[in-house]
Amino acid sequence: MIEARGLTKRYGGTVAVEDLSFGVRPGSVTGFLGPNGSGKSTTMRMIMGLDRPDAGHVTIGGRPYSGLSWPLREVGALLEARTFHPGRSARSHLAALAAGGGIDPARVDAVLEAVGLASVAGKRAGTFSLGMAQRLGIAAALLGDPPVLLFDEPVNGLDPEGVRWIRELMRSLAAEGRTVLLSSHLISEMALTADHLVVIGSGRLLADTSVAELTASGRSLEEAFFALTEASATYTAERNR
Ligand SMILES: Nc1ncnc2c1ncn2[C@@H]1O[C@H](COP(=O)(O)OP(=O)(O)OP(=O)(O)O)[C@@H](O)[C@H]1O
Repeated sequence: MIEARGLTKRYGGTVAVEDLSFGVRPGSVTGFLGPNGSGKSTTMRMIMGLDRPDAGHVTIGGRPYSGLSWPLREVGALLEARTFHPGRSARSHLAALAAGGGIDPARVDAVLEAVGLASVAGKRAGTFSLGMAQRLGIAAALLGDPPVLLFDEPVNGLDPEGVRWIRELMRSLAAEGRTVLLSSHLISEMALTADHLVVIGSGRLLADTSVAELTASGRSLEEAFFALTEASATYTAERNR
């Protein structure tokens, strides 16, 4: 469970996230949607303790990230691809993370297998394509077998087979009872993957609802998304007037 209450973050004069409250429940995939610059990455960084909120707070399983005893075993995240040393092999990158995170070294080969990188585990990660780098980032997120997982744009750079693989992975992680928060700009993909949606615009909450409810009137998720975010564009224009 992730709980955000009144989260606010400013960068100089820019309000990136404003008084944002939502919960992400276990056992389902929660999609995190919003136009470019709406504050999704900033929110994910605050969940992971990488950015400090100016107001409000966010907890994982009831505790802030800084209060987790074994963070990698409690929450895994893919926030950016290529956060590894390019000269290291995929296996040694994961082995270093496991050693630092109190994780059984046997998990390294298990996650390499799970993400389809077992055959290139000894290759320098700097030679990986974007899709392979994304898979390595996902392996790192899964390494500690955590109950809570965050993925920021995981389908970036993946081919159609990779996109389908991500969809099935997200669904299976949720079916295992994990809490899964997933951001993506591909709304059609989100419609196939997510059960629940948190939609933000200009850093503010626009909707916290199920995919089924948002599309109940027979409109597509894309139409529902545009209807919601149009209202936020009007709000931003008024705020900046
Ligand atoms: N480190 C930073 N310094 C200054 N401004 C920032 C910083 N990080 C984010 N911002 C600003 O905060 C706002 C929210 O950005 P954020 O990256 O969180 O949005 P996003 O929804 O993830 O966007 P995208 O969909 O394009 O990835 C934007 O106006 C952005 O320019």
